This record gives sequence, C-alpha cells and structure tokens, in this order.
Amino acid sequence: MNTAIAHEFVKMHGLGNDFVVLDIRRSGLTLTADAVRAIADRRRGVGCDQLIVVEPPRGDNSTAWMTIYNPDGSESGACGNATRCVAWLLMGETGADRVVIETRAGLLKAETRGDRMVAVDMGPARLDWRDIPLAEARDTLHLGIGLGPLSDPVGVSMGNPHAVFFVPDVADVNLSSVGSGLEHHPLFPERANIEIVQVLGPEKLRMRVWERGAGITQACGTGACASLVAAARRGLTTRKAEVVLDGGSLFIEWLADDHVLMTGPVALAFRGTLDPSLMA
Ligand SMILES: N[C@H](CCC[C@H](N)C(=O)O)C(=O)O
Repeated sequence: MNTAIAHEFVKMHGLGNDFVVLDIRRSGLTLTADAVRAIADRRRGVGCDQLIVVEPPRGDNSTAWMTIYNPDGSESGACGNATRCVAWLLMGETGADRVVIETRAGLLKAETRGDRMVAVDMGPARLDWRDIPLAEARDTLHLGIGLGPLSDPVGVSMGNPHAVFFVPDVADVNLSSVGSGLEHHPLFPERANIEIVQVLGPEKLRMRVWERGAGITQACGTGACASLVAAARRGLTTRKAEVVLDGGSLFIEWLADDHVLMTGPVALAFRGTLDPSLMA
C-alpha cells in the first residue's frame, strides 16, 4: 500500500487516445487494480483510456519496460499510441533520436520523425488462432462470427487481440450497441479490441474502434496496425496505408519481415501529482 506517496504523472495522448504516464523507475511505486481504476476514472481521478507505467528495463536491450493498463484495471500487452508517447519522453531525456521499449509483446524500436512525430516498429502481426488467442481453431482470415450489422471479421494480434470487421460505411454502424457484445464474444478467451473499417482506397482506410477494457476511443495504434494487416490479407489494400481514425491519421506499413511500422503524432497535455488517496 502506498498511502504516503504523492506521485508525479504526465498526461499525454496520441490522436486523442489519452494516457496517464507514471514513471516509477525511481519510486518503485506499486499499483493495485483498484488504484488503476481510481486514477483512470474521469470524474474521481485524472481520467484516461490507458494508464501507462514506465519501469526499469528488465533486459539489456531496452531503455525501459512499459506496462499498459485499461481503465477497467485489466492489463494489455500492447498500446501503439502510448508507445509513441513514452518513446518521445525517453528520447527527450537523452536527446537520442531512437529508443527501445520493452513490453509484454516484446521489444519495440522507436525513432523520432521530426517534431512530435514518432515511428514505432510494433513487432510482427500474429495471425495464428492460438496467438490471437481464440477459444478454438479457426481460419483467422474469416472468423465467421457477427453481431448486428457486423459479420465475419479478421483476427489479428499485435500483442493484443483484435477483431477487424469490414463495412461499407463506418458512419452507419452504432458501435456503442455492438462493441461490448463482440469484445466479450466466447471466441475470445481474453476478450478483444473491435475495429470497424471502411476501405477508402488501396492505401487509405477509415477505422473506428471499441477497445477492450475501455470502450470507444478516438484512436488505437495497435488497432490501426491490425486493420491494415487485415485489409492487406483480404486484398483490399496494399501493405501500406493511411488509417483515418476519429482523432486523426496514423500511417501504417506491414513490412516484408511481417513487422508492422506505425508512424504518428504525440502530444503532451499537462503534468500533475497524484494524491496518495488515489493509490490507497
Ligand atoms: N489504445 C491502444 C490499444 C489499447 C489496447 C487495449 N484496449 C487492450 O488491448 O486491452 C493502442 O493505441 O494500441
């Protein structure tokens, strides 16, 4: 229990997907799921789509370890928008133009692309049903499930599970009414992030997202990566596209080595101090 510690945080976002970033490399702060939920609460806490904890590196090949929590207290293996934000902070500490961040999903290499733009190698897209994961063997190119107007998504993992549904027009889908039911579909033993995608051209997608453990967010980096991979697998785009989200655009490329390169902006909103009562 950390009742005596008031801890500094940084409030950041990637295209409106917002984060509270806690750097515990010196404080050794520990967080319970209740504390995560309290900090992420938009009325009683700071409020965020994900709580990001920056920890000392666990290996020799990274600058820091990054743990990602959803506002419901669950942990995610990956978070693209937050990876850009943390990379920008870490590069700012040393003036370096590249940095390696380790997460549960593996080593993520990030590079600055000029003023507050960051590119991250998000690692390989995982396409086997076991890696999504799914509750049973399925062809991940056609999962064959549906709800309401949505049917037959593509399953992709970027270190976290995604179900990508293609639709004629994202504006016609009431994501709030189907998001939770699909997130908790029995085919997804670890739940799933749900993307709806409209193809605007061979190198342009429009995507909206219902995030596991968070609901609708303005942007999702891993979701944009999963959407591009799904579209390329279905032959709907090339292996490179602009993904237009509610909060703006990310630029995604599925490289020849199967790694997925994501490029996008970072923004810092404010710095603050968490009251110890939030972490009791
Ligand atoms: N917003 C994040 C994704 C969070 C994923 C999380 N909702 C989960 O997988 O549980 C991103 O930019 O990739």
